[in-house]
Amino acid sequence: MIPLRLLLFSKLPNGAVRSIYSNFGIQNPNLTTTIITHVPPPSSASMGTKVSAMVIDGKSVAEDIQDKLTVEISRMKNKFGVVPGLAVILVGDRKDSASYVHNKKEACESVGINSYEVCLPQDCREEELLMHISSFNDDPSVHGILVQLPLPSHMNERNILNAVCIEKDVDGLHPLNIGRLAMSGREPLFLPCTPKGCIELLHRYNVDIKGKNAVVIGRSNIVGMPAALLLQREDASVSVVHSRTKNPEEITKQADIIISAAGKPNMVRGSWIKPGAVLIDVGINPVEDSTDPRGYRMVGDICYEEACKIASAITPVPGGVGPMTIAMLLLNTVTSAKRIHNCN
Ligand SMILES: Nc1nc(=O)c2c([nH]1)NC[C@@H]1CN(c3ccc(C(=O)N[C@@H](CCC(=O)O)C(=O)O)cc3)C=[N+]21
Ligand SMILES: [Mg+2]
Repeated sequence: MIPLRLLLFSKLPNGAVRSIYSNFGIQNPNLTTTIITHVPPPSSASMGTKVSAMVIDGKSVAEDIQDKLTVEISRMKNKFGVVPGLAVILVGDRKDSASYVHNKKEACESVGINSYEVCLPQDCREEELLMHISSFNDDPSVHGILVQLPLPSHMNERNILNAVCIEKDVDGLHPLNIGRLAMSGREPLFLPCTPKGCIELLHRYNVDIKGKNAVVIGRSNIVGMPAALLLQREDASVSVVHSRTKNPEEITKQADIIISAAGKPNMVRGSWIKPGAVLIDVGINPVEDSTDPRGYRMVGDICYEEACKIASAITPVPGGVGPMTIAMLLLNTVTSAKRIHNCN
């Protein structure tokens, strides 16, 4: 039995909303059941000024998931002698990629997943990368393989993603897994981490998806396209807008739910948003900031200051979808290890 846990979010970052959030733990790794009760905001917050959107706290949801994974992993180790392993391959020296890979490695350590990291030079040959993938495919201590994207332009992304065996495709980006995601009645072995994290946030915050108008901004293989497929599986009516869409704001203005993965800082303005909409911002765009020790800070695709006055709920950047992507990667790795070793 997993103990019932209560988390009290007495003061959210915007200070306006209190929510009591009771979690019944992970029963099925693909489906977590959560009940959230929204307590009305204190009256002072609603006097005169507009009440701002609830902040969807991806960071604390991710921490909650990772806490449960830590317990589960130690159980697997004690009962079956199985320790989940994740291999991460990084090609080239993009600073953002190196930083995400670092975050993934730290997260593995914190929950007890063994992580194996391979860093290859920017000018590495495709054959060499394929060789590493192939040896991880054959390595029984590895249950998940992630090739950090984007790859250098001389490499063929399709070839590379194809080479990961589908049983270890914890990124959910192998064409067979994506193909299954697109077909009703077929189940992928893994769901892509970022879209899965977005849907998980909607579930955790009790957002109805069925029958709602959902708009996905962006059509990338890694986020936009699988997010649109997942939303359809949740019975949303889905529109996809992208760089060639004429007047995207006319479409987003109809949306009950927006998942934005455009990669353009502050692109979604207040005027694009229907009052009461739920906003999931996948964008992590670096903008120069001399007051930050790194010299830059991350902003989303959605203009937060405008949007939080109109939406009913919104994910912050950072602290929203990013940490959930990592939590879903860890969850997929644990699911994979259980499936491979038949431990339950
Ligand atoms: N094969 C592959 N799988 C991926 O899942 C994948 C990828 N390639 N390429 C790049 C994107 C991006 N991505 C992120 C992971 C963690 C944060 C993250 O930790 N974000 C934190 C910190 C952000 C910061 O300030 O640096 C936050 O949003 O709070 C963000 C983004 C995974 N991706
Ligand atoms: Mg696009």
